Amino acid sequence: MDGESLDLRGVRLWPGLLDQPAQEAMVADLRAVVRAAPLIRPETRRGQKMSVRMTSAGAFGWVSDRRGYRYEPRHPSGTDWPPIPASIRAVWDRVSGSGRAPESCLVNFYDADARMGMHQDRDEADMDAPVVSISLGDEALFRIGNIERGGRTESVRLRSGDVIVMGGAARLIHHGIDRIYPGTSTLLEGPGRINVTLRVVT
Ligand SMILES: O=C(O)CCC(=O)C(=O)O
Ligand SMILES: [Fe+2]
Repeated sequence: MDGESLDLRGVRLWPGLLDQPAQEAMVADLRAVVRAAPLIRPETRRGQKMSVRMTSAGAFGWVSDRRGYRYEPRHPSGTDWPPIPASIRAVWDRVSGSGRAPESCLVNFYDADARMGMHQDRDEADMDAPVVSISLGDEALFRIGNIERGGRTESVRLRSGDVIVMGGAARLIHHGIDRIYPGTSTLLEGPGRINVTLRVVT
């Protein structure tokens, strides 16, 4: 494997796996995804708006609304999710170690004030496949907890081009984004962070 990776409680971090041209190409591909499947600010079952805006590519997209959260084969507008861009699929092929193809590519957009509370990624049927997560744009404080709720946590700053793999014993580890650091990257036009998460769903 190219480059050095770090082990954080079983979560693998590949700092700077994507160089600047690769990041720029990915952002261009993501703009096309967002044109086909516009970002939405999901609601929780309780009717609270999430701070992150989201869309998806691939066979399934992750959606949340008053009916709860789930994977859906179509954007809420009724159109199919666009295909997962090859530039993003290539990252899965490099780091996932999985024989399966990703079925869902969740695109999270964080503006300067957005965050994501501690949670597990557990809406997928196949927990043998890892979750691969790509950071683009402004830096973010990523908090890693434990498989069980609560307990001690540790935090790491994710930078543009970093890739995380949550697999094996760490597949169900709790994690979240405490904050974004606006103005720490010039990749996007203006402040913000994009996180791209690849998952096998079925
Ligand atoms: O933004 C991130 O780095 C993490 C996103 C995440 O955990 C998720 O979408 O499930
Ligand atoms: Fe997650």
